[in-house]
Amino acid sequence: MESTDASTQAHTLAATLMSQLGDAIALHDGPFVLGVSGLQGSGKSTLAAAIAALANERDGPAVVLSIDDVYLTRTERKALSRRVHPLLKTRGVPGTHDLPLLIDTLDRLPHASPDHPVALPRFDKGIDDRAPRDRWPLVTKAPRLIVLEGWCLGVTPEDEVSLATPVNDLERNEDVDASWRLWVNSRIDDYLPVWDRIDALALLLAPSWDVVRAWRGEAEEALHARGAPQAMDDVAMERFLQHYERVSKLALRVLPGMADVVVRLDGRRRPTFPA
Ligand SMILES: Nc1ncnc2c1ncn2[C@@H]1O[C@H](COP(=O)(O)OP(=O)(O)OP(=O)(O)O)[C@@H](O)[C@H]1O
Repeated sequence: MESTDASTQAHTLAATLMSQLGDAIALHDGPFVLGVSGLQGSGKSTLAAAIAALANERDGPAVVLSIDDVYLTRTERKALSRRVHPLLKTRGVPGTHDLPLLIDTLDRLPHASPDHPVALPRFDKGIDDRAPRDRWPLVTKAPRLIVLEGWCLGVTPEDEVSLATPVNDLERNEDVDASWRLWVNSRIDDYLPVWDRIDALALLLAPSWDVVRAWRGEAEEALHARGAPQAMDDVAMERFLQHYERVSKLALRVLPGMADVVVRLDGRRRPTFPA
């Protein structure tokens, strides 16, 4: 899909969401935190930008934060991979985010001012590391709306019994004793205080994990086409995705019953909501 179509589509969806949530945002004491959850490539950042643009026009300042922006640094993940499990070198799964940094940012945003600007953390996927601090944008005015987006936003731990059966070759061959998935699953508890900060959760619900894999393949082709340093070949991409598969499938199962607004997407990311 052309990006203009994507942004038009996202704008329509943003307008629908904002008309549903406008009163709650206006009446809320302090910044309203709108969570946008959706698996890889489901359109979270496009939607978050459209919501923020609309809110900026109508309701006052809005900022977008992504859980992708608070991944642990490469050095921290390397240390974690030595201490806990080699698979933790790869960013993404619960346990590989700097949650204190995210919480501290959320705590400080309501007090942002020209004298006390708040820097929004940024991660650079090109170097697979946190961007240098001088590239973090500064917020100088307390926002009315914080859009927090992320691929696993709202997810809760799964029953440990189901961890025994591997979901893919990565788990079968590189997590033979299930210790990586047990650790990741138990780390989800650390995210619950962040989920508690979300005032309303909108879910971009992908039709299936297979469709998410296909979306990721399209994204990779686009990265190759523009010569991006992080572009992966098919084998590397498949392996990368297998790190996320279990928690992604968990999200597909549990989040529709938990989100305040569920936007069901078809394979071309067209919302079947609104009708
Ligand atoms: N509503 C939409 N309709 C059609 N295409 C869309 C829509 N929203 C986004 N897209 C397209 O889908 C692709 C992924 O969008 P986006 O980067 O917003 O997803 P994401 O969930 O933030 O991805 P990631 O998890 O990789 O950060 C982009 O090519 C974008 O142009």
